[in-house]
Amino acid sequence: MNSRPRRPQGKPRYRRPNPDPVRKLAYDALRAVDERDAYANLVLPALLRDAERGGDGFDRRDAALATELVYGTLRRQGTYDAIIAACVDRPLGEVDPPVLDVLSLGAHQLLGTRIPPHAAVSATVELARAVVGDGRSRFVNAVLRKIAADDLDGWLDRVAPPYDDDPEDHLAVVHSHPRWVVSALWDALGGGRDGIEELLEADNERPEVTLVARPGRCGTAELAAEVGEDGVPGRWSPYAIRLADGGDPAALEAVRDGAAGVQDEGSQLVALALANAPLDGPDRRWLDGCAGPGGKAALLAALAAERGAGLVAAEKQPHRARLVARALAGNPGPYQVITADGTRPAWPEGTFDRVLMDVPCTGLGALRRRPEARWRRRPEDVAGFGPLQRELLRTALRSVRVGGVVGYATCSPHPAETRAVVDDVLRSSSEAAELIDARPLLPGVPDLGAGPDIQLWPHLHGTDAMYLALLRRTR
Ligand SMILES: C[S@@+](CC[C@H](N)C(=O)[O-])C[C@H]1O[C@@H](n2cnc3c(N)ncnc32)[C@H](O)[C@@H]1O
Repeated sequence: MNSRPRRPQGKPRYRRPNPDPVRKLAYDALRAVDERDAYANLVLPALLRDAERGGDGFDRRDAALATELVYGTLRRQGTYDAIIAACVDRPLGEVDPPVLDVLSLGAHQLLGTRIPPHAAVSATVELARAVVGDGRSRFVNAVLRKIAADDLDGWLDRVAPPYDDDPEDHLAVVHSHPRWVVSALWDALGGGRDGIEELLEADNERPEVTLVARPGRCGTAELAAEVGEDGVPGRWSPYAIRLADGGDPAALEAVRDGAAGVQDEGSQLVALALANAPLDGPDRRWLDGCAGPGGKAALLAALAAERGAGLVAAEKQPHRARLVARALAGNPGPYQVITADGTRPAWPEGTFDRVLMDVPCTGLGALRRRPEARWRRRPEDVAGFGPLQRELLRTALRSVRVGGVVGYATCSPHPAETRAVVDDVLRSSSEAAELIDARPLLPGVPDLGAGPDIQLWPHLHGTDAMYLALLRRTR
């Protein structure tokens, strides 16, 4: 006779949760970003490496899906928060952060991917059982079923205020940016409806991986040949090769040995414009005053070497100065990397012929790369960077010789970090300077603005929104 105890009728047997490893990894990355202020672009590769080494069959397709889930969820968080808020009966601030992360991950699968709704809901509820418990997984299930009842456009019609009632709030919800960032980018574009929606949407796209073939070390054609059929020539920089299908730059020998690097075309153009600025007299000593991690320094040093000039690359943070040294290793011409505070120059006044000051900034022009950055930045950060940006530009003017050229660059288009800084310094610096028209120095690049400074844009140029003003010291 079978003496095994029988389960009471009607009570389902407890089943241990068995979350899918891709969702679990994506959730772990989101928690790290939320809880420890981790950067997704640092935490995710580490988690992916561990998963791929783990021997559970986690493959490249799993890694691609996990990456899409993490980046997509973070980028679209503003939109998903508005939708989730419409589906729960308490303020979002009262929902436990881990539960909110699970809900956002589910919302992204339902509204931002082609994953079939039933699979999105069941995989996310299974994840919820594992990470927040059975009780709260029922809440997750109920909310996700409400979200699944409509598509993204339907939800946006319901949760975003009409454009005509409140344009900034409308754009903030529809394109998932904080309202103050919408407002700042709009000002930077010059107002009007033109371009703002394209720009906000471009911030939500995955940026292409672009390589730079450092002149004198690697020819662009040579780099293209090594990349193979995935390589597409750059749009603007003669040294750029774009990796159409993403690809793994670290697998390329030219990248491993430093002859090429990963660098957005906007950054390449900034270095090129400074190097192309006309100069009377000697052109031997170049300075990059804010060099870490060294992308622009490596291109500048290679361009300098072609002309028999040398580069000093200064960086305040020792660990970033080490990255600069790594980026410059193997440069064919003379260079020096120093750990130094650019506001207290370790060199005599008027030492350099060309100076780049690529100053610390809010990074509002590189939101495509740092999906969480838009939610971390605060309006007061803009003013916070102002004094250092002005001081570094003043130091740059002091460091360049009379007749020499300074490039003031930011990866933010915010007017308070760009023109306002340049105008203030031009008015108040004891070294006199004049602006040079930077636009003709980048022949063939359209839509650079009204000059004399230039502003690149993700939606117009496919680059980060880099800003560059070129100033010639006149006295
Ligand atoms: C926008 S990043 C420069 C990016 C770099 N040009 C590149 O292309 O790789 C600004 C750098 O300035 C450094 N920095 C901040 N304050 C500085 C100072 N007072 N003097 C020198 N460098 C400073 C930061 O540590 C950071 O590495």
